Amino acid sequence: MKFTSALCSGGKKINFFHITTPIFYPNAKPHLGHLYTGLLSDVRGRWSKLNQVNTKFITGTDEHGLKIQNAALKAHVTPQKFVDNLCLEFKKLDSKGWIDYTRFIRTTDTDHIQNVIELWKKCFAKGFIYKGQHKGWYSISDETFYPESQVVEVLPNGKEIPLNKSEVFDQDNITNRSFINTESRNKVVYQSEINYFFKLSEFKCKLIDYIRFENPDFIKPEMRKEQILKELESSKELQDLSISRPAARLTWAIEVPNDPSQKIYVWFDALCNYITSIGSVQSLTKNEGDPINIKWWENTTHVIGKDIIKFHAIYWPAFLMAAGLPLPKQIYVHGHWLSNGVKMSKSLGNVVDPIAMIDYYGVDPVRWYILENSCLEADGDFIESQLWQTRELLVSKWGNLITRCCSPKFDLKRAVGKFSGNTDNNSSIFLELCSRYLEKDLAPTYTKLLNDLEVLPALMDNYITNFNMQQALKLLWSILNDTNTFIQTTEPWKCKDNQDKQDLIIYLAVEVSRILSILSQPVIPQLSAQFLDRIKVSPERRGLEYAALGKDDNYGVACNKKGAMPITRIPIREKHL
Ligand SMILES: Nc1ncnc2c1ncn2[C@@H]1O[C@H](COP(=O)(O)OP(=O)(O)OP(=O)(O)O)[C@@H](O)[C@H]1O
Repeated sequence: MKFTSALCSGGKKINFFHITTPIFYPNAKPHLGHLYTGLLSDVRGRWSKLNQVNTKFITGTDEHGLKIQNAALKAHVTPQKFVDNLCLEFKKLDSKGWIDYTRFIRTTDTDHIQNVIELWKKCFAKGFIYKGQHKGWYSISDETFYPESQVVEVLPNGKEIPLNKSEVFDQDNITNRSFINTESRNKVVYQSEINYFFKLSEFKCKLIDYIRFENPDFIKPEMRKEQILKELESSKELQDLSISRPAARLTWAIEVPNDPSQKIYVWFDALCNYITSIGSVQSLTKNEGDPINIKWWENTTHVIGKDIIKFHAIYWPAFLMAAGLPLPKQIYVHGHWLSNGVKMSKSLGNVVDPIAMIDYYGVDPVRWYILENSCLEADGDFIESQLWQTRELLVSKWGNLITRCCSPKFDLKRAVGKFSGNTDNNSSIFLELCSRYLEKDLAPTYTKLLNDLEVLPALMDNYITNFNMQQALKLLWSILNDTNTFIQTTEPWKCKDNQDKQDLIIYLAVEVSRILSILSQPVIPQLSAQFLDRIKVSPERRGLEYAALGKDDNYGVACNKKGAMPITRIPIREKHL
C-alpha cells in the first residue's frame, strides 16, 4: 500500500526497532530531565509500533557503585533497600507519564549480572583487560576519573586555581582541601590504588573510522558527532580506562571474575544493560549468536543526555569492539533542562517534580509541553505558565474543534456517510466537492488544508524518526489553526438550508480531528484516545493506515449530543502564583 511504504525508511520495511533510555542512578527521586529522556524514547517507540514494527523499549535503574553505596550509608539503610525504594519512584514516574516500556531493567537483576561477567570475560580473554596501579582525580558524583588538566583547586575564598604542576599529590595532602573538575564541576578526590584497566588506547583509530567514515549516522545530531570526533582526533592519546575498584572501598558492585579483591566499575556494568535488554552477550556474538537477537541489536537506538555522551560514544563502542560484538545502530543525544541556567540534577536538587505537574495539569499536556519546548541541539528552561498556556491551547484549538463537530446542530453520521466513500485517500476528489459546495474565495484555504493533510503522515514520520518532535507538533498546530479558521469563516451553523454544504464543512473538520488524533497517539496517548472515543472511531481503526482523508467510513454515530469534553480549562496552579 502506497501509504505504508511511505512511512518506511528509504522504502524498506524495518521489522525490528529497539530503543533504550540510559538506566538512571536511583540516588534520589527522578525529575523532569528523566521524564524527558523517557518521553523522547516512548514517543519514538510508540510511533514505531503504530507503524507495525516489532518494537522493544527498555528503561531502568543503574543500581551499583560508590555513589549509591554512599547515599545508602547516609540514609542508614542497606544499598539493596535503598535502591528498592528509589527504583519504585522511577517506575512511578513512568507509570504517571505513560512511558510504555517493554522491560524495566535493574542492574541488580540476575540475568544482567551474568551478562556483565560474560562481557568482562570476553574482553579479558581477548587481552583488552590488564591489572595496574592507578593514580588520579576521581569524582564520586560522576563515577569517573578526570585528567589533571581538568582539575582545579577551590580556595577557601571561592577562587579557583589550576593545580600546581610541581606538587606531588597523595591521599593525605589533599585532606581539608577542595578540588573540582572543570567538566561537570563536581568535587574530585585524589586516589591511588590497584585497578583493572581496559585498553581504550587501542581503539582511537577504530572509533574514528567507525564514526567518521563507516557509520556517519552513528551519533546524532551532527554537532554531537563532531564533538566526539574532535575529542578522538585531537593529538591526545586515549588513556586506558580504569574499570574496577578495590573491594575494600567499593562493596556494592559486581565482583570481578576470578578476583574477589576487585569490583567492576559501575559504567562497565551499566552499559551492559543494553545487551541484557535483548538477551545475552553470547546471543549477540557474530556467527555464533542468535540471528534474531543480532537483528534486534543492529536496530538499536540509544537515547541519552549530553552529560553521558563520552560513555556511550567512546567507551561503549570500544567495549563492544573489544568483545567482538556488533555495535548498536545509533545514539541520539539530547540537551538538558536547566534551572536558572544550571543543569537540573538530582545531586543539586534544583529540580522540577514532573509528578506534581502531571497530577495537576494531566499527563498529556505535560508530554506535549515538554516535547514542544525542547530540541536535541539546545538546552531548555521549564516555565510553568507556558505549560498552562499549552494546555489552554489544547482545550481551545483541539477540544473545541471536536466539541463543535459534535454539536447537536450537526449530524456527523450523515456527513461521514455522505462523503467518506467518495474520497478514498484521494484529496483531488474532495477538492472537486469543495469547489462545488463552497464559495470560490475559500479555494486557497481548503486547498492548503487538504494538501497539508495529505503530506502530514510522511512529514511526521520524518520528524519523529529523527527525534524532531518540536517540528512534528508544529505541523499539528498549523493544521489545527487552519481548520479552526476554516470553520470560523464558513460558519456551518448558518447553513441550515444547504445540508450538503454544512455536512461537507463538518466532515472536513472532523476528518482533521480524526487524522490528527490518530497521528498524535504516540505523543498524547490518553487525550488522543478520548478524542477518538468522542467521535466514535472504533479501536480497530486507529492505525496509521487510517490516517488519511476518507479512510474511515464508519464513525460519528450518535455523537451529536451533549457529552463530556475530553479536556476542559483549569486555572494555573495556585502554588505557582
Ligand atoms: N537536566 C536534565 N535534562 C535532561 N535530561 C536529564 C537531565 N538530568 C538527567 N537527565 C537524564 O538522565 C540521564 C542522567 O541520569 P542521572 O541519573 O545521572 O541524572 P542526574 O539528575 O544527572 O543525576 P545526578 O545529579 O545524581 O548525577 C541523562 O543522560 C539524561 O538522560
